[in-house]
Amino acid sequence: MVVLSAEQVRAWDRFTIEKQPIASIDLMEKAAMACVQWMETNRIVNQQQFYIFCGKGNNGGDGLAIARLLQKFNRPVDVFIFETGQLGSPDFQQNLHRLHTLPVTIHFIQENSPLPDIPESVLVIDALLGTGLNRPVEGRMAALISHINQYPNAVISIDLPSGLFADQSTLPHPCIHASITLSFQCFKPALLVSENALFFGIPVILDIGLDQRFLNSCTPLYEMTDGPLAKAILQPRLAFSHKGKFGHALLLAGSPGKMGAAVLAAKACLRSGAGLLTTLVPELERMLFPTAIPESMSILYDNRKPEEILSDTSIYKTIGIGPGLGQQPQSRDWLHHLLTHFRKPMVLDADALNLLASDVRLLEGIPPFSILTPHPKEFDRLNGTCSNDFERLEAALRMAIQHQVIVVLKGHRTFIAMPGGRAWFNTSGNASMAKGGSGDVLTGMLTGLLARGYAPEQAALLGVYLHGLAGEIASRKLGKESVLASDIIDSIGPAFLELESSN
Ligand SMILES: NC(=O)C1=CN([C@@H]2O[C@H](COP(=O)(O)OP(=O)(O)OC[C@H]3O[C@@H](n4cnc5c(N)ncnc54)[C@H](O)[C@@H]3O)[C@@H](O)[C@H]2O)[C@@H](O)CC1
Ligand SMILES: [K+]
Repeated sequence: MVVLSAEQVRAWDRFTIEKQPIASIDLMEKAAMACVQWMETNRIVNQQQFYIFCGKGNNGGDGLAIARLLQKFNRPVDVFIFETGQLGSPDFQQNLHRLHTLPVTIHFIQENSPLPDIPESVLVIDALLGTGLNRPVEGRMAALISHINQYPNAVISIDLPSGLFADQSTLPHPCIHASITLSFQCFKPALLVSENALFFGIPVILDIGLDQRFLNSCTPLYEMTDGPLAKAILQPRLAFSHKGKFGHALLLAGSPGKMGAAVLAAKACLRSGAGLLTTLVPELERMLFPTAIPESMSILYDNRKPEEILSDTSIYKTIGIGPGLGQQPQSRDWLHHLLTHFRKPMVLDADALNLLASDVRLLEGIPPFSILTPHPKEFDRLNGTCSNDFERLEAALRMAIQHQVIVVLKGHRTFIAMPGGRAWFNTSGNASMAKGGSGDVLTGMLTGLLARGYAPEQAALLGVYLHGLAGEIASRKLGKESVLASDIIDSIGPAFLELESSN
């Protein structure tokens, strides 16, 4: 699925109107019908009384058409039109005209009229502003939005919560707090970033039949991963293969007191298909590590220089570096050693990124097509502080292009920025994964997929998707509160199976 800017969505509307062709009022009708159908399917239409707040643009036009369709369910519908003193858009006017003969109460919110009380039984539909927002909300409109927000009533926003910029930061300006946002045809970036979570609530994308041919000539702002994309990347594990065929991974992770991170990453690496794994283990931990994961070989390291311990890295297909590593000088020496001797794509996470942040010249030395997996704070340390989520997405993409690396910016919708300038939001996963250790699992999985022979961009897309799917599978069994990182690892196999057998 594509993620488009407000401008691109408007162009898609125009393309559909011209090329299908369809009258714009009929397209509005389709949009309104899609909303009401969704409300019917989700049993919202039968239970409520409706207050529909409308602006005078086409978003308000949608609201008026929805009012007309909802009154057929014999529920009280009140429409509140935010009066600007200007004529509404032509489709707004036509829908207002269509509404006049029907049993819908129409109120006009004038400059000085009091704002309406919202009784408990009311479901609010917000059709004040959509993709036509061209400046931050202020004045009377801001007062109305704050007024609606102060009530506990459920709010369904049409297309976008009013006040939300589709493709730039809205903070600190006012915006409706929707419970559900019914948005048309595709995601807009604003519905994917965590700083807006309070505004959009649960986002639902409704197909309103915009003409698919538009996408042949449009370069989407971003894209979204999904099952079919991940499945298309999957490679069968061929019969007559042996362990050497699936790549030997090296892992530099863990430090005294933090060996759990190394164990999680190592297990996830092997569960993701690597043929062999060697882990660099601090001498002090020589007893614990092999017991925790006998499938991994170990190289013990002490205070000697890294080159005295591991001079030849050529047998390894890839290296995963960072989880639980710590930032002591010894870790820095190892990171430096591996970055200067190993030139194939590797995976860098956690303390590897923190060490890079303290010496950004090291960034230049990262092998092309390596995968960096920062969470937002790690990213900001590396890049410089970003003041909002949109700035961070753009900075991640710039970093990917400038350093020819893949940046996996972790979050509820993990963002995967590619060296060629394309970027994806991931769709799998849930809140059960917001726990210590799940990042270590991701590092292990990506390392495993690289070792297994996946090209780096494919490893990133597949790995991030599978990691989320494994979290979903674990939470189906255990509930979102109780999933541990080890449960995600146990679900990597089932995630592969679920993906293989999906349509
Ligand atoms: N034919 C089409 O183009 C379709 C449009 N659709 C709907 O139309 C919407 C876009 O409609 P419009 O382009 O008319 O735009 P909107 O209805 O989102 O808003 C337009 C009006 O709001 C004003 N405005 C902008 N920022 C403001 C602010 N901060 N405070 C107060 N007023 C502000 C503008 O000056 C303009 O008059 C979509 O979000 C969607 O809901 C759907 O009906 C699908 C089809
Ligand atoms: K809206």
